[in-house]
Amino acid sequence: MKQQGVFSRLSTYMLRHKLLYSVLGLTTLLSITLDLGIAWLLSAVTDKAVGMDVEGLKGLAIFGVFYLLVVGLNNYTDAYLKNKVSARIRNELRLDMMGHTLKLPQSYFDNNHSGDLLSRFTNDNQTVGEACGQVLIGLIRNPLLAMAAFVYLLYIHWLLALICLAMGPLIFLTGKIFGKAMRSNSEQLQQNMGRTTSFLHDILGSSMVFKSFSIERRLLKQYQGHSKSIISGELKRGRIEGATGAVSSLLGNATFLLAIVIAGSFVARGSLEVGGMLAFIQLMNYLVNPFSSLPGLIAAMQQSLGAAGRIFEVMDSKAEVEELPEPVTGSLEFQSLVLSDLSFGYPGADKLSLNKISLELHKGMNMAVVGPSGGGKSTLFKLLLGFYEPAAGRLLINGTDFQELSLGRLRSLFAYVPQESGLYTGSIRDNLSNGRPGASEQEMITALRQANAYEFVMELPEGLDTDIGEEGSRLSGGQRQRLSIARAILKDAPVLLLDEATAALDNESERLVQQSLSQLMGNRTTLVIAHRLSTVQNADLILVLDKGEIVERGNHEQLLAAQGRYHALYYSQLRQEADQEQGGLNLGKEAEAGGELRPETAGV
Ligand SMILES: Nc1ncnc2c1ncn2[C@@H]1O[C@H](COP(=O)(O)OP(=O)(O)OP(=O)(O)O)[C@@H](O)[C@H]1O
Repeated sequence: MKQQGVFSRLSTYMLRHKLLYSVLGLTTLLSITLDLGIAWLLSAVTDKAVGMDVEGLKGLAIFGVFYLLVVGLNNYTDAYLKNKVSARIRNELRLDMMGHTLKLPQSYFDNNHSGDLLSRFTNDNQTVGEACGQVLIGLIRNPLLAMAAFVYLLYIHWLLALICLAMGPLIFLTGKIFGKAMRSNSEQLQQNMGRTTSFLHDILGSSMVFKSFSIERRLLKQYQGHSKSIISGELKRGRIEGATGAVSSLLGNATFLLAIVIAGSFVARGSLEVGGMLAFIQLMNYLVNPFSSLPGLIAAMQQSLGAAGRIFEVMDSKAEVEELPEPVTGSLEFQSLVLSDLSFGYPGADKLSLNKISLELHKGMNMAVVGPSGGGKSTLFKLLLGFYEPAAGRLLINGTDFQELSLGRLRSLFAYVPQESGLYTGSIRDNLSNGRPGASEQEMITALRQANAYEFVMELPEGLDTDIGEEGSRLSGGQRQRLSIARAILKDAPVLLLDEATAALDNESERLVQQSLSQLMGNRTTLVIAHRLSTVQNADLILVLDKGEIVERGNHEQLLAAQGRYHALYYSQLRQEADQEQGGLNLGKEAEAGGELRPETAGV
């Protein structure tokens, strides 16, 4: 997005705070007047002192006290209002960005790193906020101050004023050259910081993985690489800032010396008072300083516009819905789900992940999808939940094309139990409420009982109000899953979509999870992705999905009798389980002998 476009978009946020900006306009004008006032005071005091006017000095002293009070009050108001306007705009941008992010389709989250998104919510938001306060006002104040000082200087001694002004463009030009270098350096730095945030987000969110693989040293080395790119950018910034400071202070001081010498000669010739000379020196700072600070402010504004552009880029990404969906209550009476010749390929992928899938799921049916890894099982769920749109074929709910239903209505048909439990930081109560907002305590308890989770929840120190940590990290894998099942029970949707994840659990946890799943399935319509074929033997229909195609279908007995893919998968899993059990028994014996290994940990 062009910087002009970004600025005009950002101005719509600023215009919402017209009143604040108007008051800031007044404090800015007052602060310029007060700055000029100090030059006047300096000249007046000097002239009174030279004229030995003690009474006049007393009057000026009283005026000085009043002046200081006004300066203090104005500085406070000015700083407070700049912070206030910047905090408000940051808050509005944050909320608008979050509002839009929640409407983004799954493909956005699949294709963009959450760490990068996080950095737009935090770093970029901070930078834009500063631009709307401090930087913007600086950009207005500095030229105004320079102009006002110049007019005053003209009044004191026009020739001297013009000599000083001649130095201004030179200082400005130097600052602009360095500003350009500064800008490209901060863009680079911003990119490196974004990459580092993504890296940190990945590793800090999976501490168990780096510990179990003992890759701490490798990660530290990778982090050193990221950190090096940041520090070298920061050091470069230091060098640019140092050079900018040195050159602009050199030019500023040269102007200053030149002006003093010339002003001195005018005083010697009697064309300037001593007081006028002191006022002149003070005013000259107000004329020269804006020229040296403007390039830095312009660079900061451009950097902020870059950050605002990154924020608007998220807000401009195509959303899947226009409005955030209301939780849909009173779900459709479910009769059937029919897929006919449904095909789908991920954006940019050269092969289809689902190829001409046809199936019929009727009310009360219990259907299982099995097959090798990468066969397309999860993709099928993603299409049912409306995360992606099919490339070809039809998806009918109760005989109606799914696109005629709103996404909210479509998703209200399904209670989804993902493989990863997908719990959020917060209490058990908060997580259960996500299943049904406003659920009563009694409803939560009933759901927990059905999910075999009631006992462990009651044993936790604060029961339902126990904080379960990041993504439920303070619970065991089985406890997390049972909680996720309880959340699905609370949703009480007509079709249960279950991505079975029992493989990661020990025998006891698996038994408990299986029990709670049976409760959940009851006589509900169920579509389950089963990784363990032993759990699907009672399914009405089993689909074997391989390389995106349904290669076999039938019930357990029919598929075994067909002696095809299912048969091969089933017996290979049985063998694996028998081997593992054998391994478990052997380990059990070792444990008995050595007293260290526990047989149950060697389960499935
Ligand atoms: N976001 C994505 N972008 C591109 N390709 C993807 C994406 N997600 C999955 N795929 C590809 O789609 C195919 C089907 O993947 P899918 O996750 O549906 O398999 P699965 O049967 O659920 O596997 P598993 O049993 O291992 O979970 C695979 O080839 C996979 O690489």
